[in-house]
Amino acid sequence: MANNHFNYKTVYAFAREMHPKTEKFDVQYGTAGFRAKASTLGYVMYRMGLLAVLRARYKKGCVGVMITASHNPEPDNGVKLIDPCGEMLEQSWELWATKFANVADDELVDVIHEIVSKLDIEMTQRVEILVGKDTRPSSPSLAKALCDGILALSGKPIDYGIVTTPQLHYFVYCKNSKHEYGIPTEEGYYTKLSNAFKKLRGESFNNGNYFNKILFDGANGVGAKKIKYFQECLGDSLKIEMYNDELIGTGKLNFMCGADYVKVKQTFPNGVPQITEQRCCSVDGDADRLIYYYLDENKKCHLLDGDRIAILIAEYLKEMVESTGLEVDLGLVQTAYANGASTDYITQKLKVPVSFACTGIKYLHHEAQKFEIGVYFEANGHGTIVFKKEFKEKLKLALENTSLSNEQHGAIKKVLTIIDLINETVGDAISDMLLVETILHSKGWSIQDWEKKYTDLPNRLMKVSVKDRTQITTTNSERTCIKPDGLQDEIDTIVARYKAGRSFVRPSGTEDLVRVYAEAISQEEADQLSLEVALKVYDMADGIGPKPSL
Ligand SMILES: CC(=O)N[C@H]1[C@@H](OP(=O)(O)O)O[C@H](CO)[C@@H](O)[C@@H]1O
Ligand SMILES: [Mg+2]
Repeated sequence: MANNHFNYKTVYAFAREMHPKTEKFDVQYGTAGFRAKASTLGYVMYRMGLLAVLRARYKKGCVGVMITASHNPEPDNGVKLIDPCGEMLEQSWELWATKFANVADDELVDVIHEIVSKLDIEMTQRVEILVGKDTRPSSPSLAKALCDGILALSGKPIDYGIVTTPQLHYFVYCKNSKHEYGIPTEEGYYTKLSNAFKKLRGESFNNGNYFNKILFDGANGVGAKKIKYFQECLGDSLKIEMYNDELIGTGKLNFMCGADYVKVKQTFPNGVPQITEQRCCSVDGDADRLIYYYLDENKKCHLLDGDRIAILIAEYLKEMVESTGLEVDLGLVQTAYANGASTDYITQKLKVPVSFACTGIKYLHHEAQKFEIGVYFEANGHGTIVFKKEFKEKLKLALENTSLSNEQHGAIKKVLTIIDLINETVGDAISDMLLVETILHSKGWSIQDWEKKYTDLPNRLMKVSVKDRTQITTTNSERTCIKPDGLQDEIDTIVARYKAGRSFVRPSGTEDLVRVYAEAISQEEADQLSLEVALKVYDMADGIGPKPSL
């Protein structure tokens, strides 16, 4: 057994006296870690501090812990662990996280023994745990609980204060890559991204139908704080007009604004001036999601969501790589929530292969890593691009190849700069925005030009409350329901009655409910289809509360 130098007494005493388990119900490490009402999370944070130290020792590197509930309301909070390469916590450890969170206070030490001995964890290393938090008022006290857990096992917490989730992922990877990926400071992050952006933009800031002004909805959260640093670094190359900044406004985090609100309600956010045809974007509460939109002359809000962002990026990268003359295996990853019209466009027009993954960035990320260039986005605007190490090396090697033309060398350098603009560790709203702005600028496109590529199928997302959402199980990247028996047959029968109809159901990983998605040829039909399916779920899966209605 590995040598144990930690002080069991401290672990238990801290648990009992400062962070006792207050909740009787079990919590589960879900799609995005633990999420709940902030007031119930103190002991979970403490235990995640313990687990983070164990994970860091096991991986022999530093790990991150982000305190955030993303797009959820302000009274909520949550926690997720970041692995040494900047990715989400490896799935097999999610089970440990759930176990750690749910055992009784006096069993905590036993569970630590269990994991240490099962995984042969060397307990003498002094590991660093990078801690970040969003702007929620509950975050500082939860961070204190987390740090108590880290200290109880003699880890070293490094508090980055208020940062976006993707910034923390970036810092973790920078540290573990020994700065090869970048400098693990906020300044290092701003400098890397803004230098790449300015290099790509060149001297002329406008081009064709593209104008260098964007309205930015910060969701009254950390994105609003951080975009100000970018604005300073970017100067006049991009004029970001910022709205929904809790410091100057009175708005509440994610309340009637932010990327989730705009996407789910398919509507223009509060707090942003309604200027016809003006390009706007929203980020969510921890700035890892991005949605674009504009208002037409009839005040109708047109959304350009994650599907469109993914397509814009994939098409651009495909063209860029083609001009280098290098062979590349480029693919796109979507979830079942991707609009059917986007999938048709990618596969039929762009001729780029599409893979499907389960909901949750961790699944998309790993699927995307199978390609040399893997573009992945959830329809809600969460995504990034990953490049295989071998591909980056291939690019660098090609720069030394004298048989390639000057144009090809220029294109290779440009692709390398684009890679610098991207936060490959996880979806990053600000980095994604800078990339979208770069592409629109390079093509000379307005947001309307971008939208013209294809027409989305009208769609509708609904929620159904049921007694036990784990009763519903799915397969085929969540597109087919296995349990309860017979539900999928019923859905198929309903869908068959709708032109271009598609619908699926799955239990949410972040909320205690079942989600129903539907799309069809018109909005009325998409609404009707989702309602019919939602009612079926309610009937066949022990619905609770009022029946679903539109
Ligand atoms: C339909 C939808 O938007 N689902 C979201 C939501 O997951 P659910 O498991 O559906 O609750 O939150 C996840 C974490 O932010 C995000 O990855 C995912 O896309
Ligand atoms: Mg988020």
